Amino acid sequence: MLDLVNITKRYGTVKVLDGVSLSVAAGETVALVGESGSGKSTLLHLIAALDAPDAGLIQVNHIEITGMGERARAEYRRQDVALIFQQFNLIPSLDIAANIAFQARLAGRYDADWCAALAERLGLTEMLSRYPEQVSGGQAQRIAVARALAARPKLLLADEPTGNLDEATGDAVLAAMQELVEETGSTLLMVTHSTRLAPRLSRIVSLRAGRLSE
Ligand SMILES: Nc1ncnc2c1ncn2[C@@H]1O[C@H](COP(=O)(O)OP(=O)(O)OP(=O)(O)O)[C@@H](O)[C@H]1O
Repeated sequence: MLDLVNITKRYGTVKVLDGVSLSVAAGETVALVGESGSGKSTLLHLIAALDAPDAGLIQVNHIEITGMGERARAEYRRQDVALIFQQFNLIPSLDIAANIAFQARLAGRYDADWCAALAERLGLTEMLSRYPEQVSGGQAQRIAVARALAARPKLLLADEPTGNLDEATGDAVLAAMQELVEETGSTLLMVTHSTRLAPRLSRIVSLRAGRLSE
């Protein structure tokens, strides 16, 4: 469902990605590991079409996103892909319920029952009428997970989604996320530094010196 072919990306003179290829089947859950600065976030941004590679192809469900115009890219970002960022990017002026519903509404797939179920499973029910400034970092992270899953994305890209959580909470959030990803039939690509969490996914790929290995 996701195919990367020979992706190259440089920032100035630094080649961050140097011929990265990867094929991920629908429903797989993949851990993306690698040292700090190895290009993991860069790779997620390229797959989310937030940035473009210098060379190479990215296909999602056999549709090439690298050659798309701006409108098609925006439609792809709205409909097919969801990103959980390291900094959550919650919308300060919206309450938690509206934050969770946000991407699903944009995609035209808002489902109140599913949003309520996500809030319940991620332990957010008590805080739906609060605002982002009134929740903790760990809660904000769980809200970002709920928001990403609310739209039932085909492809879920997560940048260290449990990085701010203590071990027990991180484990619980990952377990809930995996169950929900399976229920929605999404494909998950998750950056993690955790050698404890990575093996829980179906596959681990490692980025090093611009190259990817299994
Ligand atoms: N917009 C940019 N302009 C210039 N250099 C950049 C830019 N974005 C990233 N880089 C550089 O590219 C390299 C890869 O960064 P990236 O954030 O993808 O790494 P990462 O593996 O996600 O790191 P971390 O685990 O620390 O989050 C780093 O050396 C970074 O400084």
